[in-house]
Amino acid sequence: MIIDKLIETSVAKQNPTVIGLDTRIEYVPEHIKRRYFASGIDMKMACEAILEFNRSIIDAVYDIVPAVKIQMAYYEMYGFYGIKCFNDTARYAKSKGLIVIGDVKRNDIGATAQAYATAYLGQTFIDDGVAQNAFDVDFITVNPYLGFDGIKPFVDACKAYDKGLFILVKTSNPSSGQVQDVVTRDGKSIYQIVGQLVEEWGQDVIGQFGYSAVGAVVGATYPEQLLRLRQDMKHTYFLVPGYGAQGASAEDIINGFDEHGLGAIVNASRSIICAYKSDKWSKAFKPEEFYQAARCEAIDMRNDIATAMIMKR
Ligand SMILES: O=C(O)c1cc(=O)[nH]c(=O)n1[C@@H]1O[C@H](COP(=O)(O)O)[C@@H](O)[C@H]1O
Repeated sequence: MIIDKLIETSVAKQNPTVIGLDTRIEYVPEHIKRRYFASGIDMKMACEAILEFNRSIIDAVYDIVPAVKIQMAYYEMYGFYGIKCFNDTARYAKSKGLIVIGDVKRNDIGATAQAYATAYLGQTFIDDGVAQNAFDVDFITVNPYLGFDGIKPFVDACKAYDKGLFILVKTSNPSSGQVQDVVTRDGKSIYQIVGQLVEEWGQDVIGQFGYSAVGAVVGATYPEQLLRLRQDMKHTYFLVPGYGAQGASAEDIINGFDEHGLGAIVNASRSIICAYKSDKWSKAFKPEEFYQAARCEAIDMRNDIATAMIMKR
């Protein structure tokens, strides 16, 4: 099951992190842009430059991290070429043995959710007996706000095609409490209720480590809620964004892990892919060495989390 593969890969690499390829053309160093833009500055060339940047980051980290998360919004900005770049990035990451999370945050009424599930997790029917994958990802992110009929097609696709989900439960953004922390009449917050539902929705796809292929997104920026959800959601793996650029520390995310050091995979995007521009690394690495800075920052992140885990014991 894909959740077992994610757990096994992060245990083998001793690294419960995922690198986010939220690549903007502004992050691509001049020496790459110059080469692609020599023959014309347009979306196609921008996407080719972004793909080269992504491949270099993947080459630099695939031996130390278990997964990458590719955020679709940064590719949709480039229309047709962006979608191709998303797909080419996903396929390249998979060819390097990485697990790929497509951060697409989809959902709709049941019938439309079914089409999204087909697009990202299943196979698109083309003609008699002919069906093909539109995208090549292992997990996607999903929004739960429409309730179970909007989620069921995704869960069914997980069962049929051995894929996984991370469903938004408590998001990392500053105003997430406006909706998610609202306390209902029975004294529970919306995020706790959604957490309970996610735990139920995933009960038919539990793998050998006791965790479901239906996971949850819980932001690192809310350590108290992370702890409460870890206690309430015994079978749900967490994707934890917010480390690095959004200000959360290793101490903040530690609440997402269980007593065996499993249960969570921590995402960082900008702090890794833009590491070469940071005060921390810009003196050590030239822009041409952006991928080495990314590797160093990925190693620091892994070590930072490992140290926080040891301190917690
Ligand atoms: O689903 C997500 O991945 C997600 C959920 C959430 O609550 N907060 C959050 O930041 N994310 C994503 O995680 C990434 C965070 O990026 P950085 O802040 O650059 O590390 C972005 O791709 C966000 O879209």
